[in-house]
Amino acid sequence: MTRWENYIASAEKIIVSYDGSLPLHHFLKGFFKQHPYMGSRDRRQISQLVYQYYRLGQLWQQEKSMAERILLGTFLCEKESSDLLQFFRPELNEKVSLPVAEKLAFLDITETTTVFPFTAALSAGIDGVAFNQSFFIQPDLFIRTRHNRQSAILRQLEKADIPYTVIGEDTIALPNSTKIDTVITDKSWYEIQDASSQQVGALFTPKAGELWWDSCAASGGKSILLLDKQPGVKLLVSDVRASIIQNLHQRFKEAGIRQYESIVMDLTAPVTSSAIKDRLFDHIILDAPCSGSGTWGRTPENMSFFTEKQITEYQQLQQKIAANIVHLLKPGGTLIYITCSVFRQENEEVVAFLEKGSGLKQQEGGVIAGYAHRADSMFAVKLIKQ
Ligand SMILES: C[S@@+](CC[C@H](N)C(=O)[O-])C[C@H]1O[C@@H](n2cnc3c(N)ncnc32)[C@H](O)[C@@H]1O
Repeated sequence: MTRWENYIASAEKIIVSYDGSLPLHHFLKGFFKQHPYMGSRDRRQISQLVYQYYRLGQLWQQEKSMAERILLGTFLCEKESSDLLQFFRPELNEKVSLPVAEKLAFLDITETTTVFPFTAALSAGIDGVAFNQSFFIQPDLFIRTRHNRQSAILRQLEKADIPYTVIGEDTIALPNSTKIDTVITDKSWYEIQDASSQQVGALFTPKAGELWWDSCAASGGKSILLLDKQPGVKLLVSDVRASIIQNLHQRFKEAGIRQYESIVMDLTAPVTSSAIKDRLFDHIILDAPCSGSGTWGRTPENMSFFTEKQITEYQQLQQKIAANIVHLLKPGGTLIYITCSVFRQENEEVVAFLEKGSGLKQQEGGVIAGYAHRADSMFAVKLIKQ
């Protein structure tokens, strides 16, 4: 067998044995541990083939063999000529540097909404065709620069010969594989944060002394964004998982943040904690647990394993959590509802539920179409309590 035939055979072996229960990158790590004879170049190339296969989503799922789909995935996702493609399909390799739309046309694909399995369930602000095509392009890595360190960071990137694009005053796009922590060693200079996630900050207009609650804080990405805008807010963070609040403590420490309260709490149950129940908040951030479908450009395997039923389950979870927290908002205060989902049921429908049942009114916000610039897609809305 040639090296290229071996690569395809290994990719097929992985795809056949992968059942979606672990994130693909964890599964690949385990697979390569069991096959230690593969060198780092082999591992990289095989992983790439597997990812590019999953980037096809539902495209040609019924009509073509797995090996053929692996090659077509490579053709659609690669931008530069590849020895593997040249070996198997030189006629495709010749056209590999064309734009995705032209490559699809070359393959006689006119219906470009057949990659993403749930196109009919998309939020109104998502362009179905562009969103489907975005899966062939790997999203970038984004950093948010802090404390006016952008120019110093750009100098370090240039010194290390790392290509970058400046997206805004505090936002830099980098190639996905960049090991930024080896280039910028002071972690307080920047946060790794997707461009769309950074854009959510436009809905934060904090004033010193206000009481804010980041109710599903995870490791605190939104909270750090908030405090960078206004260090004088009084912040409470909570999450259902103790381990994740531990991560938050570590991340806050590295970011130089010391003044905050934290609590571990399951918000599917009514709030009974004395740290919260007798207080009223000026603003609550609900960055809700969700399908994460707006981030599947980074984890395309989800397109093969997520089921439609799960959308409804997430919607129910979001509504339950929202219903348990809105009464803790002051009249005139705001709820900032956020998901990294592209599904109407998790986005507009939850907002409609809140407007109908909780006396809230949408003020601003909506879909953040990150797929248009190699970022995640999100939904973020500010609702005011009447
Ligand atoms: C989308 S993440 C939040 C991301 C975070 N705000 C950030 O910017 O990095 C959603 C979080 O909700 C938490 N969560 C899930 N179910 C919950 C529940 N029942 N009560 C409270 N938090 C919950 C998860 O542990 C997860 O950390």
